[in-house]
Amino acid sequence: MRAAAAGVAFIVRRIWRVSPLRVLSSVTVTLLLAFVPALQVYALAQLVERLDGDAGFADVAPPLLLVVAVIGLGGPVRSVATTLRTEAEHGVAAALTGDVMHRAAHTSPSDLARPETTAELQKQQEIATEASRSLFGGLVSGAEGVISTAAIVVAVATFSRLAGLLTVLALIPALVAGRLLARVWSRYWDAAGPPFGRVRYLGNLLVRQRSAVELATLGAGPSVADDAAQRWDEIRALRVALSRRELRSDWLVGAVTTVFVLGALAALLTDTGYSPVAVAGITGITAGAAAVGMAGVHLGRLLSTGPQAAQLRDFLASATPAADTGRAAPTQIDHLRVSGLTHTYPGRDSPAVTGVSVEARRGEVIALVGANGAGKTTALRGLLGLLEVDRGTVTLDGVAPTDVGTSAWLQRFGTLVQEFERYEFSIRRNLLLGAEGRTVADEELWSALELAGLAAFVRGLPDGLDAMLGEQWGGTALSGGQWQRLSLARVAVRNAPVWVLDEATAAVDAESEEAILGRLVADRARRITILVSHRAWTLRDVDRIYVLDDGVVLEQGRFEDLLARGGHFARLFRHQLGEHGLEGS
Ligand SMILES: Nc1ncnc2c1ncn2[C@@H]1O[C@H](COP(=O)(O)OP(=O)(O)OP(=O)(O)O)[C@@H](O)[C@H]1O
Repeated sequence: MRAAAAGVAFIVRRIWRVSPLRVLSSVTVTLLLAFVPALQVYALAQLVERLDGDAGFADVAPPLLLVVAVIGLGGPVRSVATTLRTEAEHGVAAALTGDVMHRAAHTSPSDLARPETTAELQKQQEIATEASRSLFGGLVSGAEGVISTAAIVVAVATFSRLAGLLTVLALIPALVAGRLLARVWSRYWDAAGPPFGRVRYLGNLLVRQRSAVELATLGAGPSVADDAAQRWDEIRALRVALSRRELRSDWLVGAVTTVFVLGALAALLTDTGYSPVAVAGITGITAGAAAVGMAGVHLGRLLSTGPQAAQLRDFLASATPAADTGRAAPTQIDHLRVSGLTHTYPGRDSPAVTGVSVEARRGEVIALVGANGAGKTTALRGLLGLLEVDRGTVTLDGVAPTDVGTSAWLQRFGTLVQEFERYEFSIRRNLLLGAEGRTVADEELWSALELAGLAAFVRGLPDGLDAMLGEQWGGTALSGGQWQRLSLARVAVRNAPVWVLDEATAAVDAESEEAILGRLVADRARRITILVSHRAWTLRDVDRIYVLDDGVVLEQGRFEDLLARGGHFARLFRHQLGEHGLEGS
C-alpha cells in the first residue's frame, strides 16, 4: 500500500512538472464530471416532486432543463476530459522514457556489460511508457469514481440514510478485489517480462535492415517469426489465465455488489414509503453502483501499478556506480602493467583467463594472440575495467581503475571492439563520438580518416564529413571494411594515450590493412598500442607478442623469436606462414 502511494506521488509530481496546465484542467473537468450523477438525482427528484396533476410546463421546466443539460453536455465534457487526460499521460510517458534513457546513458560501461543491467533498463523503460500512463489515468478516474460515489451517497441519503450507507458499503468488495488483483497483475508482469523481451528482440531481427536481409538470404525469417509467435503464445496463455481470474473476481464483486444494491433499494423504498420520489433515489443507487465499480477498478489499478512506479522512482534516483574523482585523464601514459589477471565468468567452472601478466611502455606496440576462445578479449575487458576480476591488478603509471572511477579510467583508452556498432549518423558525428565535449578541428578529422585509409572515400562524397550514413535515413551505405575503418578513425580522433584494437582491421582488404598497420606503427611514439590479431603478418613489427592458450600466457617475445622457438605461436600460425616463415614477406 505504501509502495503504491509512493509510486502515485512520484507520477503526480513528475506529470505536474511536465504539464501543470493540462493536469489542472484534466483534474478539474474530471472532478466536475464526478458530480453529474448526483446532479441527475437532484434534478430527477425535483422533477418528480413537481409532477402532479396540476403542473404546467413552466413548473417542470427548470428541473427538466437541468436533466437535459446534464445528459446533453455530459458526453462532450467527458471527451474533453479524456483528451486532456490522454495528452497529460503521453507527456508523462515521454518525460519518464527520457529519464530512463538518460539514466541508461549515464550507466557505467562495466555495469552495462552485465546482462542484468540491460534487462533492468528494458524493464524500467516498459514501466516508464506503460505503467506511468495507466497510473495517471487510474488516479483521475479513481478520484472521479470516489467523488462520484460520495456525492451520490449524499444525494441518496436525503431519501434514506440506510440506502446511502449500503451504497457506500458496496465499495468494499470492489476494493478488496482490486487489492487481490494487484498481486495477480504483479506476478503476471514478472512472468511475462522475459517472453516480452524475447519477442521484442526477435521482432527487431525481422525488421532491422541488416539482420532482416541476412535472415531472408538464409531463408530463416519464417522460423524466427515462428519462434516469436511461440513467445506470443506464452504471453497469451499468461494473459488468458489473468483474464480468467479477473473474470471470476468481477462476477464475485458483481454478486456481492448486487446484494448491497438490493439492500439499498429495499431501504429506500421502505424509508420513502413507496412514494414516486423514490425514482430519483433508485437512479442514484444504480448510478452509485456504476461509480463504485469505476472507483474499485481504478483504485485496484493504482494498487497494482503504483509499486512499479515506485520501483521506477528508486531506479531513477539510484546513483550511477563508480563515481569519479573528477581528475582530468592524463594525455600521456608511460607504463601499463597488468599483473596476474584471473577472471571466471558467472556460471563457468574454470577461469577464462588465469594469471595473465602484460606490460607495455609508451611507444610500444604489443599484441595478444591465441586461438578463438583463448581469452584475449577477456584480458582486454579486464584491462579496461569492464570485468570484476577474481584476482590481479591493472595500473597505468601506478594508478588503478578503483583510484579514479570507471569513466575517468576509460578516458585513458581509445578502443575498437570486435563487435563494433555501425552508427547511422553523419561521418562527422561518428568521428566525434569518442571526443564529446572537445573542440576538434576538421584537419584532425581528416588526418584520422587518412590513418584509417578512408579519407579518399569521404572526399568523394558530395557532403564530405557531413554525409549521412545508412540507407534507411536516405544516407550513404558503407561496406563492412569501410565501417571498420571509420571505427578506427574514431579511435584516432579520441586521441587517448592507450589504444586497444581488437581485430581492428579484420574486415579490411590485405593491401589496405598493410598500409593502415604501417601508419599505426609509424605513429606509435605518443601512445601505448595493444593489438589483437589472427593474421600472422600483422605481428611482424610488434614489440612484444603475448601468446595465450586456454586463458594462460604460454609464450611472449618478438615475432621472429617466437617463430624460431617452434612452440605454440609457431604451431598457431603454421598454416598462414608456410614452411619457412611468412610467405611473400
Ligand atoms: N560473457 C561471457 N560469459 C561466459 N563466458 C564467456 C563470456 N565471454 C567469453 N566467455 C568465454 O571465455 C572464454 C574466452 O573468451 P574470449 O572472448 O576472451 O576469447 P578470445 O580469445 O577473445 O576469442 P576470439 O578469438 O574468438 O575473439 C571462452 O571460452 C568464452 O566462451
